[in-house]
Amino acid sequence: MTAPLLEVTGVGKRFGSLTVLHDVSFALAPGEALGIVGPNGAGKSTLLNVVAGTLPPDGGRVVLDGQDVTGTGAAARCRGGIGRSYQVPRPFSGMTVFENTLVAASFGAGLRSRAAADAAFAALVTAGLDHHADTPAGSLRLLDRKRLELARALATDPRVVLLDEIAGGLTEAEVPALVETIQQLVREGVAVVWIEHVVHALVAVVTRLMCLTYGEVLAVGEPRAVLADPRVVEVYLGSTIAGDEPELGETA
Ligand SMILES: Nc1ncnc2c1ncn2[C@@H]1O[C@H](COP(=O)(O)OP(=O)(O)OP(=O)(O)O)[C@@H](O)[C@H]1O
Repeated sequence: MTAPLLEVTGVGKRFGSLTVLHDVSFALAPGEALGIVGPNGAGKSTLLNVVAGTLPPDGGRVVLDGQDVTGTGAAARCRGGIGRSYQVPRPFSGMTVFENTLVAASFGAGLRSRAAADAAFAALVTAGLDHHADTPAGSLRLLDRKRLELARALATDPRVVLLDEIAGGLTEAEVPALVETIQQLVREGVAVVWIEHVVHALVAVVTRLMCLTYGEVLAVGEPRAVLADPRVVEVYLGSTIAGDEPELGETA
């Protein structure tokens, strides 16, 4: 078995008296993809924040390529190879798509001049956004803003990519192209952790699925087995929270 690239062990997180994560563990090898589902407020984004280093955990460890990075911040983790996209894209809207990606390559990956420009353009090509390189980011439609989120994560030359609802809000017709891009990353050996309510997109990519509820791992394993688990059906797939219910349609 390939040695894990990312190991998250026994992570806990509280906000005041609210326990948001309790003893969450998983490990990922290069080229593995883990999907995370769960109801609103289950702690999914908080888990990504702990892995990315934007939030310190109250317990547990995050180990990247054998190095304990639990005590390091987001900038160090980014340079160490953890890239992420955010649930709500917030590009620098007055800058072009290329300039936004260049900022990620320069300040995220610490690259300079020509190397930063090359990394930024390569990320745009991978994300399928190079034809919009000179477009102001503020004028992009949602699919392209999502692609820019992905490109900004890729410009940091990550070995692990954390995706937070990158397919959220897209039309059914727009999802397959994004799925194909993420499948390509996985084929290239990038490890992916992907939170998503568009469940059919997740299932097309991930080899393992974890369902979180109230900050605890309710089920983890082969995606279709997890989705068929009666406890997952009860707490997640049966959920009817307006605007954020899981989407189970088919991805070609
Ligand atoms: N900075 C914070 N301070 C206090 N409470 C927070 C903070 N961030 C998140 N929470 C709370 O932690 C819980 C988990 O939030 P989180 O965003 O991780 O859930 P989620 O599973 O990602 O939900 P969603 O699917 O709606 O994005 C929620 O109750 C949320 O209100």
